[in-house]
Amino acid sequence: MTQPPKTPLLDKVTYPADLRKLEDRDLPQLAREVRDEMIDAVSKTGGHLGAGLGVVELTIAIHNVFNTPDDRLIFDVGHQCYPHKILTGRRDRIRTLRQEGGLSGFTRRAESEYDPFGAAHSSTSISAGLGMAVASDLSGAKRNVIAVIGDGAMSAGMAYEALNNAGALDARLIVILNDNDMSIAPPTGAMSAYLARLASGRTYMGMREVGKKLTSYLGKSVDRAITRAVEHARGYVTGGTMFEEMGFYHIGPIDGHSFEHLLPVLRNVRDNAHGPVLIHVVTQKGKGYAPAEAAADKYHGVNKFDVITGAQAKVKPNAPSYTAVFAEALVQEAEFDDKIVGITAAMPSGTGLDKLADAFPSRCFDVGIAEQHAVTFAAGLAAEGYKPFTALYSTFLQRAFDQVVHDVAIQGLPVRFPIDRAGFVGADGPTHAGSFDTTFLATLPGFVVMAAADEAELKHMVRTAAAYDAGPISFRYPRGEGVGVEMPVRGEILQIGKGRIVKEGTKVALLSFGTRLADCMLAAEDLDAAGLSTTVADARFAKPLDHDLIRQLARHHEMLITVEEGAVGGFGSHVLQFLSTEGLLDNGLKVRSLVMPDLWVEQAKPEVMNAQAGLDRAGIVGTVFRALGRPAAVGFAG
Ligand SMILES: Cc1ncc(C[n+]2csc(CCOP(=O)(O)OP(=O)(O)O)c2C)c(N)n1
Ligand SMILES: CC(=O)[C@@H](O)[C@H](O)COP(=O)(O)O
Ligand SMILES: [Mg+2]
Repeated sequence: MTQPPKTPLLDKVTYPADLRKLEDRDLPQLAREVRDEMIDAVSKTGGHLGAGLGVVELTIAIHNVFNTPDDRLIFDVGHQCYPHKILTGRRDRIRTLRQEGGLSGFTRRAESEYDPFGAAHSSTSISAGLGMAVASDLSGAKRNVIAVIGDGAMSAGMAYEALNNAGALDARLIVILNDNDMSIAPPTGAMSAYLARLASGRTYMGMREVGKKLTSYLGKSVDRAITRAVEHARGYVTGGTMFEEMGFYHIGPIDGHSFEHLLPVLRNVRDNAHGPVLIHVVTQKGKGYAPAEAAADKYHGVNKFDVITGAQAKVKPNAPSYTAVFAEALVQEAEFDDKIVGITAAMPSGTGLDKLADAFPSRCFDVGIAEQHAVTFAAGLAAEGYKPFTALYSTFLQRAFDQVVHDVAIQGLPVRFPIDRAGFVGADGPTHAGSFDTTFLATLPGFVVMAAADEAELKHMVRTAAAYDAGPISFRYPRGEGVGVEMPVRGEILQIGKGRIVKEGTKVALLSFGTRLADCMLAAEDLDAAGLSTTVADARFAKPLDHDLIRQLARHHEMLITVEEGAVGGFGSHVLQFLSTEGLLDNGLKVRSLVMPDLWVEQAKPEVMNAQAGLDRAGIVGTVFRALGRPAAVGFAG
């Protein structure tokens, strides 16, 4: 166990006001100590490392120059906010990061006045910053608003909607583009290439130096019309950048690790800028920690690790991860069917589509952080007879709901939606929980909505989705490893809308949708032991519902309990709707629908989150006893 780093300068800095008392010449030392502190903390907690290492100097410079928290500082995504948290009164809790009751891994309004806006989903910072800048102008507060956005986050359409509006509003907004030429994976798209050109153009940097001085001088003494005219003229010389064409003063690119670059530019902008400004800084993801700098992913997200060697703790899985099972099954199906293509929105490794890209490079597309585009891009492919597997995390699919409705479902296009990270995700907390996909997909006419109960079922669902061409189809599965069931050599095609009975009984029926099946089987053991013979069924489909199965369960049991790791309005709601429509509630059938709570559940271990939600063995048993009016059975919690 390494000793905590010695941080004599950082020990004097709790808040930015303390930081502003330091001499500029002390800031490089402070940066070294913040880096050491962050590396030590994350080695013990795990979390997002590379992004934060890349913005240590930038974060210090912003807090040095601007009067935070009155000046508003917004981080896009927020995964790079650990240095910011260390410098804004949360150093003492930094080793509670992403743990139950601890600090969030992202910026949170509820956590600190230095976090004026929560984040975690990408590309929201310019919009939020513009809102705050306009509020400042309207209220006369005249505060500075700074939005720090990465090059990856600049691949999302929402960023351009905000730039477009900011340029037109001429609001006093400072956008700092943190260009480290990385997303989670290397960035994709034309924007990335454009930024690379900007960052590498030596003449451009030469002229920019002149431009910078010109802007700063003119910014002081003449009104903006002349400044803009000169800037515009200069633009013809160097070729106005896209940002300038959108109404921003574009300053840079400058070295985002150099206080000699950062401090004068930020002070100049603070004192002279009038309208929207974009400062292009070039940084290195993972900066200052050799194992991160050397890693392909720059240690974007890490487990606990050894600080000396950088070796990450190996979690010994009992079963393959759902993501790996999905990826392997998809590659297998793609070998049989050249119409199968994969689409990811900047999450190739997270979704496992990197495996499809390795096997079939021409049939896998990383569209950048652009989920809306991903869905409609898939719809275009499906319209031409291809079988697009648009693999998105449940939480990120939320961003593309209208594209799912308007471009896929209404047209009945056979787009396949592998939905990863369905249910509680644990350390990433409420912003990443996969709660709503069943709720918003199973309401759509013509959609087939499945949930895998275990890794074998997932393999069957990949095969079923590959074979199903009658319309859109989705299948959801959680973060983490499977339950360790025997795997089929190849998936079987499931009969659409048909669930299965996995355990017979006569009194209580547990109807599971998804991976809560394992807890239902354990709960059935307890209920049997208490004399309540229990049937367990795996619904497999939320849409179309297996009406025969539900009728059978309703007619031959005193109680029916649906269990799903999803929000209200999902599988259980559809079952209740069917029971009521069919009059199956008229004879006193007791029904309970177990779902995720109507709360934003803070980060914890997924098993703790499921227990707190009553979606585990004890919770299911407790629900049955309470429904029967019996005291909680001895030895059963819940
Ligand atoms: C809407 C959305 N899609 C995907 C993600 C997953 N994600 C988190 S960080 C990241 C890459 C961000 O790249 P960049 O903005 O360049 O920041 P960097 O990590 O390079 O500092 C992605 C894709 C997300 N947070 N939000
Ligand atoms: C910041 C972000 O959105 C991603 O890095 C996300 O945290 C990845 O989640 P997984 O760790 O479940 O892949
Ligand atoms: Mg980046």
